[in-house]
Amino acid sequence: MMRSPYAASARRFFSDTAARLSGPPHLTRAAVAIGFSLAISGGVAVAQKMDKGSADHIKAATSAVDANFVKANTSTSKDWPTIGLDYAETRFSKLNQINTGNVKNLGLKWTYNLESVRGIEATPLVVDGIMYVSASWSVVHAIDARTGKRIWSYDPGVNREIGYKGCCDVVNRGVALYKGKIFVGAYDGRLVAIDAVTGKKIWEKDTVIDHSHSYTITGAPRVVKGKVLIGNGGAEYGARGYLTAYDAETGEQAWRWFVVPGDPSKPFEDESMEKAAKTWDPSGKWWVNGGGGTPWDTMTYDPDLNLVYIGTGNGSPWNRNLRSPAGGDNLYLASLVALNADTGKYVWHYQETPGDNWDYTSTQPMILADIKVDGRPRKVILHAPKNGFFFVIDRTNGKFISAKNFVDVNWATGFDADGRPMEVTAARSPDQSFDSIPGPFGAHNWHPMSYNPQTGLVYLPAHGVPLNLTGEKTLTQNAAAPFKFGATTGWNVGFTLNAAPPKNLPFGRLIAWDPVKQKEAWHQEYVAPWNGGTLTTAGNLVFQGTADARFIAYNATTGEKLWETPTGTGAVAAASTYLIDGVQYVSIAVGWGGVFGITQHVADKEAPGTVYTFAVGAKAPLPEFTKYQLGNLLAGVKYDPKDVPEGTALYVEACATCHGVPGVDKGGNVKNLGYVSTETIANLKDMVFKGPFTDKGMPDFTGKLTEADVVKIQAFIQGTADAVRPKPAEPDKKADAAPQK
Ligand SMILES: O=C(O)c1cc(C(=O)O)c2c(n1)C(=O)C(=O)c1cc(C(=O)O)[nH]c1-2
Ligand SMILES: [Ca+2]
Repeated sequence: MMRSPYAASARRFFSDTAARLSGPPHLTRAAVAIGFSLAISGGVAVAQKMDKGSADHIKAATSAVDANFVKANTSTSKDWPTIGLDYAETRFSKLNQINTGNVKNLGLKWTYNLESVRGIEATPLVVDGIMYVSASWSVVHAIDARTGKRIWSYDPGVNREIGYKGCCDVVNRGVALYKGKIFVGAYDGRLVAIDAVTGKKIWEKDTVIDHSHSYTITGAPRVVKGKVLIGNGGAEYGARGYLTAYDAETGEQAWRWFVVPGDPSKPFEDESMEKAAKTWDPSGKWWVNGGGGTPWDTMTYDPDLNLVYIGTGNGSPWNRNLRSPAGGDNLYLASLVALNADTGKYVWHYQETPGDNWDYTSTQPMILADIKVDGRPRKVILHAPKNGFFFVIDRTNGKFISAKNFVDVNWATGFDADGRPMEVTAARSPDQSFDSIPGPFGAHNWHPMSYNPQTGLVYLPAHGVPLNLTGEKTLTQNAAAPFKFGATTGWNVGFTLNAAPPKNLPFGRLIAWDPVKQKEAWHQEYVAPWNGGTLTTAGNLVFQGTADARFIAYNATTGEKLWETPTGTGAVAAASTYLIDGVQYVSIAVGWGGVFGITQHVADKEAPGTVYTFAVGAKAPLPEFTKYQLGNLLAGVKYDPKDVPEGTALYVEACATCHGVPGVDKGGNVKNLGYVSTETIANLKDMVFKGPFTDKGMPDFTGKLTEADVVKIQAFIQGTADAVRPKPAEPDKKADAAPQK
């Protein structure tokens, strides 16, 4: 069975009441993405009327964007032409008009409604006052950054019923701009080239090699030497990771590099696969599940070394013993890999988590920097993957320089001089459960960090979301169970959720990290995990959005908070900054979501995904926000308690990933079914079979569930709500009762 543990691990954040439930004995795949994002017409561009003058302006501005443009912009930071600002993805802007002295006067210039209620993860690109940003369901918006008015929007028309194919919300981390074209990876695996002026599709390519596996795209493409690079996601559901380069002009495939070896009965694609295969089980067991390694986010490029660097994903399934019982490092999972930018040929790798066992992806955004290590200038990669260690790696040859944990970790005590982790035995116990720290949400996820060469600090959005993993004996039994909704390969992530809540606590923290000293300089603590990516500037500032719906500026040296504004919905993406007519602006696209945000709510407000743009002295009023209303705990749905156990298994498999645990989770950007109306649950089949929300992310379960199944699911939902309902207090006894333990 497939199991996505994310929903249930997230729920540990607010409550450990789950422990009181007889609830899910294990977590199953249930990535059915119900959603309420506004219906935007499929596959079409919606453009405002444009006069010839502005069309000519957009054409001139966007067709100028090529490698020379990006390099020239790196010395001025006038525009924000690529997702991480420059090829090195520093997210350090040289602009200093907005600085520690005047940031307190920052005010709202305009807002733009992204018409989305799912996660917004993209950093806005801006060139000469024209902004491009993507929203949920891979919808792209072109905005006039002078006014905040729409130029066009383009919806690639992803079938809203396939939300379940990804683990972690129907998000998109941004677009690439190159020579007049905008490139977006659609959630269903297509790479689409769009005319930057008109918003019309120019070409599209299906990047998916095998639709029987659960491939998705959530990451931003990068353009390197006229080629558009894109990877994929899916390692929670059985996928083989790879990265493909397409000609930006024609869409023709230029090269492809696989992350892990494929079908052992077929020849290796290249020497790197032959080398990698020696680190996997000789029986070829991994192949059934794809092996994983999906490079679903980070890519950088060093033009001087002609290398493209990618971060690779976790093993599929998670537990190494299920994919490679003989052990082994399982290359190139959880690694930084350097590829030749022209050919895509493997050059070197450094594996941050050998034999990954915990969903410790290395896909977290990396930064290329030139720093002095032991007094010697070094060209390095700065990287903080999920596994909780901050790595400094020589990017000329992949040699390990240092690694230091930036949060508490318990899977390894450190890294030795050769760059191997010193693992804790319990972390791979076959029969004991393990509170893995970090948990599968990582100590750092996709939220981009930034590096300020003036302070020498990296601004790193760190967090902890506890999850208890059971031993694999239970797991092996579960793995043999039939998979009911086998849209894909029917394989699990390889762990089960233990009924015992983890003992460690959740947190969210902005860490200013000194990569030379491998030491924290300062930190800010937040109320919850899952805060935004960061931007840092020559104005000695750090900007970050938060899970509780604020956008904050800090002094980059000291961490002192200098300014903040409410944003209406939790901010997970990173901001960008740029000049228009010589004036500095800061923009951030907010919209609560991503894997933690599907089932968890932190802010007390609610608002659609929105781009906010700020400038010193601007005075536009903030939009109105809705108070987040949870609704009453579900009551009154008739059910037979005998149906609860079977209903539990069905619910966990079909509903839990998006809807969380009824009455325990409080609902994120998808509704929690413990807080909807009695009628909704009493008439659940009307939602489940050809329901009204299929165009918003709710799959049609016709043929997958029966009406009898739905009755059992109703029993689980109402039964769980009843189980968590506070018992009425007994006022008489309470006053002098002995303290409860
Ligand atoms: O293994 C994968 O293929 C894969 C893909 C993705 C994705 O594409 O969003 C995420 C993850 N894993 C993952 O482990 C994870 O924590 C995660 C968080 C998010 C998000 O957008 O919030 N995506 C993903
Ligand atoms: Ca993953």
